[in-house]
Amino acid sequence: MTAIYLASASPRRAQLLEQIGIDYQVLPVDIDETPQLNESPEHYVCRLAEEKASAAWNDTRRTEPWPVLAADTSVVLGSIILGKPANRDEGITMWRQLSGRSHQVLTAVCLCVGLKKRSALSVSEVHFRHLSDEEIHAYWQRDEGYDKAGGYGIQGTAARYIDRIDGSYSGVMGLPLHVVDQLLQEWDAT
Ligand SMILES: Cc1cn([C@H]2C[C@H](O)[C@@H](COP(=O)(O)OP(=O)(O)OP(=O)(O)O)O2)c(=O)[nH]c1=O
Repeated sequence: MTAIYLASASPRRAQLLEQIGIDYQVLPVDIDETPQLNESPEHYVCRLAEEKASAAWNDTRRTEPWPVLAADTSVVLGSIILGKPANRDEGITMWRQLSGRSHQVLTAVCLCVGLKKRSALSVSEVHFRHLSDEEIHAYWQRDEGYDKAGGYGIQGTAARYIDRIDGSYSGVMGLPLHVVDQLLQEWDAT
């Protein structure tokens, strides 16, 4: 298998690709992540993953014909999309909303070569036990939650509050590895 471009600035996504031994070069892109009016969470993450992949494919820093892989992760409470908190107060508000209930983590992955794109969506259900305000404030004393959808990282200290997950651990972390493997295998078969 050839190497791929990873259209992402997320250190978690790079770490996850390394975990399954995929050769990659990072090619982060910057796109507008504003949701469209009445856009469903599923449509939103898939659209962003595809836009990130296309932006990287069209980037002049790309010198090899390798496939481009991009992903987007959002935390969803009902129909509310929780992205990355802009500041500590927003993070605390998100944690109060997440406390004592389940939410969904959607991660869309897109593999792109030119106009050919393949996308897939991973949906996981994550349950936080009830959190006291003291626990929420203690978490937000640290720097962990800012660059993460929903303001938490399952791979960090937030794990102590997560009592159930139904879905893909790597998907919650930002890159569902079974989906990546499947997309790459389909690609190799074409
Ligand atoms: C829910 C959750 C999210 N995250 C992270 C994964 C993503 O980096 C981030 C979601 O934001 P994204 O916008 O999907 O990704 P990003 O801006 O970090 O990187 P890029 O667009 O360049 O690919 O949240 C965790 O690390 N752990 C978690 O448990």
